[in-house]
Amino acid sequence: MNSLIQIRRDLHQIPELGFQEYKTQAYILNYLHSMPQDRLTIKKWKTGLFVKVHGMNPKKTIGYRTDIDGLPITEETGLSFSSTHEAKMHACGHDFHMSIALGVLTHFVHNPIDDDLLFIFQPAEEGPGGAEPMLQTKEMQEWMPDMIFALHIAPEYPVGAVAVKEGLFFANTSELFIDLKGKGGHAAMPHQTNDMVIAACALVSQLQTIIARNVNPLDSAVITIGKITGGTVQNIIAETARLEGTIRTLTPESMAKVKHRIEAIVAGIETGFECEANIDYGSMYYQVYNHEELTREFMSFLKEDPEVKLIECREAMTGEDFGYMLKEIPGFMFWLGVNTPYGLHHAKLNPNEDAIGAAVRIMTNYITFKGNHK
Ligand SMILES: CC(=O)N[C@@H](CCC[C@H](N)C(=O)O)C(=O)O
Repeated sequence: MNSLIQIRRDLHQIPELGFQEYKTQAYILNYLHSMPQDRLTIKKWKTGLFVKVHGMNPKKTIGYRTDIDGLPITEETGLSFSSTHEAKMHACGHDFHMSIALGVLTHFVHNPIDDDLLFIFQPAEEGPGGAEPMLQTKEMQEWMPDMIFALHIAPEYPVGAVAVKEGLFFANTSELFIDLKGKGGHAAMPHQTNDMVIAACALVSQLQTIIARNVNPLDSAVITIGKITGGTVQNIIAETARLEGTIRTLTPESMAKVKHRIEAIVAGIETGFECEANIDYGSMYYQVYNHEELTREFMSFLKEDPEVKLIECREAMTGEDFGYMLKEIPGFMFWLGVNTPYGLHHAKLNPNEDAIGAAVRIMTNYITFKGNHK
């Protein structure tokens, strides 16, 4: 079996949540230490890594970033190399992202180019976010790339296809946690209580009116409540309830407006249901905005490659803290087709592994083109 596919399968078996990626970091380090070391400088940062591949005559540094964390999902693929970590899964393709990054890195260890390369193995993309704190590190300040690239697997596109656009690519995100506290009591005596299950249901419905009635229909936003908890048992009226969700918008201004409306609606729930509410916005990610000139150049480069299917796609409401890196450093992110019926964050996600080799070829060719001086 191709060694990158073996790496992907090994990593697939050990998914770890944000800032707990100890085994993942150790696995990557072990792999890096198995290579010739003369061109490598490796620095650990929390559970992540910075890896510099020194060029032969460097005038600039080209960055390549992969995320490394998994999700709190119980895998249902039935694969022989399924997750061995209970209730954790690489269901967003970060196992693919890592093996592709290692494939590209390995190529340049053996086939150095003029410029330096900085590979960033970033923890906690799914939350609470590793990109922003990594940008603040002294390693990053010292090795700041002149340009930076990343990819994300896309189940809906053909294997190895590249889907991309210049400008806005992924949304602004904010997590959303709302705690409600009322008065519990006997299930048969609702008049003596303030039922937080009823309040939570009303709140979920009212939150959707923000999308329907406060956001310009020609703009876009999403509020998803992914989890509701509340109450204790079937015949006790719930004293507390908690909603957990996420907000997506196409501009930071729209995010501020949506939050303002959430706060107004939650205040209304407090009054209407005579309860107390607390809102916590958790972690927030800045939009992914692809550098126009570099993205156009990348697309022109791919158009010359008969093996690549290039798709000019629309922006998506997904979020990515790589957006913080693109705010500081010119570069882009693109979708890599992995043609599989189940979507991202699904327990049955099973991307086609042929995409790994295709992506390594695309990125080594492009980085060679960018990093060799004419
Ligand atoms: C590509 C992808 O799926 N990214 C995640 C990022 C999550 C950010 C944060 N935890 C949130 O939920 O707002 C996504 O869900 O889009």
